[in-house]
Amino acid sequence: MELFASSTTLTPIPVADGELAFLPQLSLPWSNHQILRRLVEETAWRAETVVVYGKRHLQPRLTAWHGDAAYTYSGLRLEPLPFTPLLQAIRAAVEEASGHHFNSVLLNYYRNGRDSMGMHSDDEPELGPNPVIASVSFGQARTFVLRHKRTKHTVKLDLTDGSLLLMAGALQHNWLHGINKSARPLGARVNLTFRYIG
Ligand SMILES: O=C(O)CCC(=O)C(=O)O
Ligand SMILES: [Fe+2]
Repeated sequence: MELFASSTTLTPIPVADGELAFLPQLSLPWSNHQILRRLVEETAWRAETVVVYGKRHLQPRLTAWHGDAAYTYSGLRLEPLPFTPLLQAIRAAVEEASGHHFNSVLLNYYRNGRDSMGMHSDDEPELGPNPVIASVSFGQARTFVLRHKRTKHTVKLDLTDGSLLLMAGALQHNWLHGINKSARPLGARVNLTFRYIG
């Protein structure tokens, strides 16, 4: 019996009105550090301008969109790049761990503690009625904040290097999520959110 075998299965995190599950380390063919370095170096990162309340802003992070279909959010239309062999390998690991299929991935590069993502739900119609989103993180651990839309109840999760967070069920209807800025100096982090665009 392997008492200390590292877990390869997602553990549910009980929350009201949605489904969340976490796996501390996704099983991958390379080290987390190697993957982070390759993602930073090989991705065609873009600084996107978004329109929020009628005002143009540069997003406080870099992004890239890979997959079969264009994606529209915050008045931004992202034309997809094809899946690279590295992204295909990460997707295979995510599909194996989660039992779900994904045809697109949004990459977010948080260069330091000043990079962030505002509170939002991933509830665009093309994601289907109950979006299943698999979020994989490499590099600097950042705090993922979830806030229930009605009760304002807040849940904070540490998204550590190599981890997988699965969001499913009614989560996107009932909760917002985001990544706050940090006053402390923080290192680089790349997050990948795998999605299924119907
Ligand atoms: O960086 C993260 O952990 C969050 C990413 C996210 O919410 C998104 O890509 O929609
Ligand atoms: Fe999101």
